[in-house]
Amino acid sequence: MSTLKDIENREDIKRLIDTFYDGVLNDPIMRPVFEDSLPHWEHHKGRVVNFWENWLFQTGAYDGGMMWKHSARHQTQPMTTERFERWLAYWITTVDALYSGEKAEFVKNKAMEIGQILHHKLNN
Ligand code: HEM
Repeated sequence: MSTLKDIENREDIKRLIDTFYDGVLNDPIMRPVFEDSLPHWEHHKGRVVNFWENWLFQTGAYDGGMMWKHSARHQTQPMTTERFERWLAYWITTVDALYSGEKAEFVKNKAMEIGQILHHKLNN
């Protein structure tokens, strides 16, 4: 049986996002996409935490605009199928390394769902 706990609060989401980006930013295929975000990195991470906090706990913390942000960056750093696959692989691996339970399953499934929509909008 798993000894990992589930995602319970904002602190847990922060730990998930930090660990996820440790992997992503060390990946030479992924890092260039985030290069222009590094000057406002803490701000970016805060928005991503808000996004997931809103999905998990309905806090109303996220004010939207994610489709637009991705399509803007896609103009200079194409979000290819390969990048989507890697993004999702880091996400699932990180969630599974840290958490287990209903919320952990939810964030994996939701990322796959949104990832498919984003990929379709950007690459079709
Ligand atoms: C190839 C896959 C992906 C790449 C390379 C990518 C990259 C990025 C980049 C460059 C930004 C903008 C950062 C900034 O504001 O400076 C961003 C924002 C964001 N991404 Fe992604 N992303 C990917 C997939 C996803 C997926 C599947 C989700 C959600 C399930 C997601 C959630 C977000 C959120 C919530 C933001 C913040 C948007 C805002 O500020 O309102 N991303 N992403």
